[in-house]
Amino acid sequence: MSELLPVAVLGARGRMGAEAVAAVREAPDLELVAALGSSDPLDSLVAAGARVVVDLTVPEATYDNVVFAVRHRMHAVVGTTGWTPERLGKLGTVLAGAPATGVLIAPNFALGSVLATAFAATAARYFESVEIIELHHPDKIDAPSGTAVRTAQLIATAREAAGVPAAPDATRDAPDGARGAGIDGVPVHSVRLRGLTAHQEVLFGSPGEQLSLRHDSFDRASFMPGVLLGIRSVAQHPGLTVGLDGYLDLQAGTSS
Ligand SMILES: NC(=O)C1=CN([C@@H]2O[C@H](COP(=O)(O)OP(=O)(O)OC[C@H]3O[C@@H](n4cnc5c(N)ncnc54)[C@H](O)[C@@H]3O)[C@@H](O)[C@H]2O)C=CC1
Ligand SMILES: O=C(O)C1=N[C@H](C(=O)O)C[C@H](O)C1
Repeated sequence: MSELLPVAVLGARGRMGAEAVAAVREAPDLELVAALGSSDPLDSLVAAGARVVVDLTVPEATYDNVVFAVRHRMHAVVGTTGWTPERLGKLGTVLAGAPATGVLIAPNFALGSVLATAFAATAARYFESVEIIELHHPDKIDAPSGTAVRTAQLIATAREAAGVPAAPDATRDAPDGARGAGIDGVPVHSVRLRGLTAHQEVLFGSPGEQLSLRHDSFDRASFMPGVLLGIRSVAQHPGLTVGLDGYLDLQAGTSS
């Protein structure tokens, strides 16, 4: 029988962390060796012999957690939001000193969401207008969601590469926030509503037609296959990967 892969979960008592702890415990090929909360020292990851660290904490903590993991040659699977281009750049420098170590930063682990974002990037060049509405539970501390930021960035990149002009918007007079947050030029509107989990709709418009790409996570169970895929695959992907799509062959629909 092959050895179990030793896994640690950071943020283990949070909404996502608790779900991830249960998923790792249930996986026959994984062993949960540490489940850390905000007051637990990171040194215990070393003592526990973790090979993969799953970070589901808060934007203020995630960078230091991942740098600690990389410096100790542990792979990291990260669902936490707050990864700015500056932080990603700094992490890249740290990773250059540990070339065999892999870090996956996944704004969304739900396969349907990953596909919806990829479809949005494909559609982006063909429509005159685009806006994103993301809808989440009201206990979420960040806005816009990491998924919406990533989707907006990919849409903006695709439109720029195709030479699509900025979407027309004749608004002259509006209170702050009325047109959402402009992420790389894409308006993103954030809804926080009790009863919701995690939802996103990308609206594309051209004269006489609209395309809506909507994804709904009704339960955090939707994220667990992606978390497990990340844990099992991260060692085969040294360096930094942003987006679970980096581990999927979306053309053929298989994992790599
Ligand atoms: N990538 C994805 O598919 C998903 C990502 N998320 C993201 O994951 C993060 C966590 O979300 P939730 O579980 O809903 O939040 P939460 O607030 O329920 O859990 C966060 C937990 O992290 C703990 N924590 C804070 N600092 C820590 C530290 N230094 N070390 C260890 N634990 C620490 C907190 O005490 C709390 O228990 C957020 O950034 C959220 O946006 C959430 C759902 C899916
Ligand atoms: O906080 C959440 O709940 C979620 N956070 C991630 C994000 O900000 O995109 C992923 C998902 O939307 C759920």
